[in-house]
Amino acid sequence: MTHFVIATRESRLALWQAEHVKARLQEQGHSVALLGMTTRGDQILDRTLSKVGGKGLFVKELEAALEDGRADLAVHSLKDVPMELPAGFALAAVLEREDPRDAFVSPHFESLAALPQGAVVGTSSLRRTVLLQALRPDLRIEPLRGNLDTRLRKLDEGHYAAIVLAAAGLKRLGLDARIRSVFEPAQMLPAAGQGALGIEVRSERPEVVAALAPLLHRPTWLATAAERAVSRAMGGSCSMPLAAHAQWHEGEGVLGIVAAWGDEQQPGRLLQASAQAVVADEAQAQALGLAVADRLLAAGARRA
Ligand SMILES: NCc1[nH]cc(CCC(=O)O)c1CC(=O)O
Repeated sequence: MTHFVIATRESRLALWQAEHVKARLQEQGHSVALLGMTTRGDQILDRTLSKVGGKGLFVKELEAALEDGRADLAVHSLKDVPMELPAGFALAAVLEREDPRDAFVSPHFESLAALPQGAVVGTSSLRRTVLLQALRPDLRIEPLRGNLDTRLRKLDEGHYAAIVLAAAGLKRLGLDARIRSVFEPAQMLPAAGQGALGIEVRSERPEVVAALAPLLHRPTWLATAAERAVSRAMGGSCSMPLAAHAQWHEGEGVLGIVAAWGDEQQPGRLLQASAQAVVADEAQAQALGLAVADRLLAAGARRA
């Protein structure tokens, strides 16, 4: 048995996720404490994240706590973890994925199709913006930042007809009732890693990596490795109009992946590519992701 300290952001979702990992480690016989931290990404709410340094803003402070030994592991939404970690850090485990889909949330309308012409939809995600524009060019997309509770509050205050959020976050917080409909991946392709949790450690701590091994969910790890390889090949920026989603074909060891890239300079122009392969290890998963990124680039997508 070992004592571990988990560094976490302090939003309700981040704390739920850290508590989840804490419980899983306790099941393994370890004792665990949480170290809550506020990150720059949590403080800056008035600007689009891509303009102030990207989603890496959510992980830097947690990495500082790992580096100086205040914490042993950091729990992140995998979607928010940069494709390239700084030297000395590693992704030690990826846990079983929750629902990877996006959810349509609205007080008055049951689905995207039910929205009136020109309705205002809130999102600050470039991916959601380009996908929404391709589905409904008439909609007005307005920025929406903040943690889940803040975004739901702004919706309830009447600033938007609807907003789009990850189903996983809503389900984890018991807010399923807010989901009016879910988007199937074919309609609104999720972000790389959406719905999965990633655990970051210092690479020189093999004993921490070993303790996390029982939490690693291999099918999710390989699927998200393929998704993250697409993103890395496209320039690695999380603030890119890029979607990538991999799914296992039941029982065949075959991983299929679909990626989409939206052209911000030509709203409504959406490029899509797909690939599938037998995948048995991380290298094969990454090769699959690279293949689909090459197809996007060949079709005219631009690296960030
Ligand atoms: N970008 C913020 C973020 N990071 C992870 C989630 C949801 C949980 C997940 O995808 O694992 C969210 C909220 C959202 O996109 O609605």
